[in-house]
This record gives sequence, structure tokens and C-alpha cells, in this order.
Amino acid sequence: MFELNKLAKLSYNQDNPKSPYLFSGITVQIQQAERIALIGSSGQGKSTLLRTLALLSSPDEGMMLLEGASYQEVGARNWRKRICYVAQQAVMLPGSVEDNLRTASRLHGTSYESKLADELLETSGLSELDLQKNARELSGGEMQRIALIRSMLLRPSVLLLDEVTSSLDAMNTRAVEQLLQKWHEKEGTTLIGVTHELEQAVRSSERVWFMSSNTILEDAPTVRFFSEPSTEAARKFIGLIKEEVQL
Ligand SMILES: Nc1ncnc2c1ncn2[C@@H]1O[C@H](COP(=O)(O)OP(=O)(O)OP(=O)(O)O)[C@@H](O)[C@H]1O
Repeated sequence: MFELNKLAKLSYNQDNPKSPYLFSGITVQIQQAERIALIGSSGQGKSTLLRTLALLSSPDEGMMLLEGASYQEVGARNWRKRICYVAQQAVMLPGSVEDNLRTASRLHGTSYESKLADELLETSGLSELDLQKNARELSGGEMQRIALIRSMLLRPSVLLLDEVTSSLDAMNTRAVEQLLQKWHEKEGTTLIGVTHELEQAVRSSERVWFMSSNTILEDAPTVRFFSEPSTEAARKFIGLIKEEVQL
């Protein structure tokens, strides 16, 4: 369904003696709808990888295919309709919350599904929100959920989630996790989510992509990754986080 073949992005710092790449040699396949957690330490390029998958940044080498068609064949506009990136720092466009929710359908020429929007607002804990409110006056957590719903309304094949619950309290985090799980089951959407919370990765994925050494060093079922990581880097990473959690 979605395939990356030797995908690479050059680093800003070309003089780095270790590698000229931020990441390289990324070869993975997604055969059917999956929930994938993209994890790894800070600065590995997780966000940049997601942005590249959504064609918000171009790959420097390698190939990306969606249902057998390359990103060049599909074209940036159609590609971005089908593979949506939801940023950690949600960006609200000028206007009301409703204007924001309508943006994606307006841009892509699809119809706005107000009933679905209401359902998504309710399930993510935003049923009380005044849709005529200026979107830029929302709290960080409200903006994150509106940005997520704005993308979901496009019904993409792949949703790329960049720490989308980082501004939410525990209750709303769970609500959004459940919303995404149901969406994945109902719509068959593939979810690829960056998280720094390993418990969240365990709760909300069946597969892990572990980024280290400028690539996806491990690609494994979530349970196996956390019980028997096959590289020293992953063992260290899991161990460090466990220590932090105990503190
Ligand atoms: N071509 C590039 N594109 C984007 N970032 C690059 C590039 N080359 C080098 N960098 C650097 O690499 C890092 C990549 O940051 P990015 O946010 O993608 O990593 P991350 O793994 O998501 O980090 P975090 O977990 O802290 O959010 C940044 O420090 C950035 O300056």
C-alpha cells in the first residue's frame, strides 16, 4: 500500500564526518492499514521523516510509492490529500474554528462533512467548543485536536501524527488515542505517530519504527520490540526511558 525504498534526506550540516545524511537507507513496506509508532531520541529526524513522507519536504534520494505509484506520478497536491501530516505545534489559520475545519475540504475541493466534524469534536472532548470562536484564541490542546480533526476530515489513507497529544491532559490524551484507534478500524487509515512516551507507543501501535544511527534501525512488532529489542541502541533507549519513568 505504501512503500519507502532507500529514502534519504541530506543533513544541513554536510561537513559532519559521521554522515552527510540526516537519515538514509529507509526501506519499509506497509501492506495493509497499520498503527506504527515512530520512536527514537531527540534530533534523529523523526519529524523530518514524517514531513518528507507528506511531501512537505522533498526526499534527496530514494523512492516513495503509494499503491504502486511514485510521488512524482501522483503529484504533490494529490499526494498531500492522501498522506496528511499533523504537526506538534498546531497552526491555526485566520478565522473561526469552523473556518479551520472547513479549510482542508475547501482547498482540496471536497465536500465538508459537518456531521462527521461534530462527531469527531464530541469524541475528542470538544463538544462544548464554540465553533465561531477565533481559532487563534484556542488553548494549545484545543488547537492540537482541531488540527487533527481538520486532517481527519480529508479521510487520508495515511495520517502522520507528530506528538499530537503532547499538549493534552491524561484524560484527553486517552480520548484522542481511542478516537484514532476507532478511526483506524473504521476507515482503514494507516497511522504513523511520533511519541516520546513509550507507554503510549505500547498502547497505540502494533509496529515500531525505531530511529537511530541515521536510519530506521529496527522495524518490529511493538510487543517484540519492547520485550526483545535486537540492537544495543534500542536496548539502551528503552532502558533510559524506563529509568526516567521510575524517577
Ligand atoms: N535536512 C534537514 N532537514 C531537517 N532537519 C535537519 C536537516 N539536517 C539536519 N537537521 C537537523 O536535524 C534535527 C532534526 O530534527 P527533527 O525535529 O526532525 O528530529 P526529531 O527526531 O523529530 O526530534 P525531537 O524528538 O526532538 O522532536 C534538527 O536538529 C535539525 O536542525
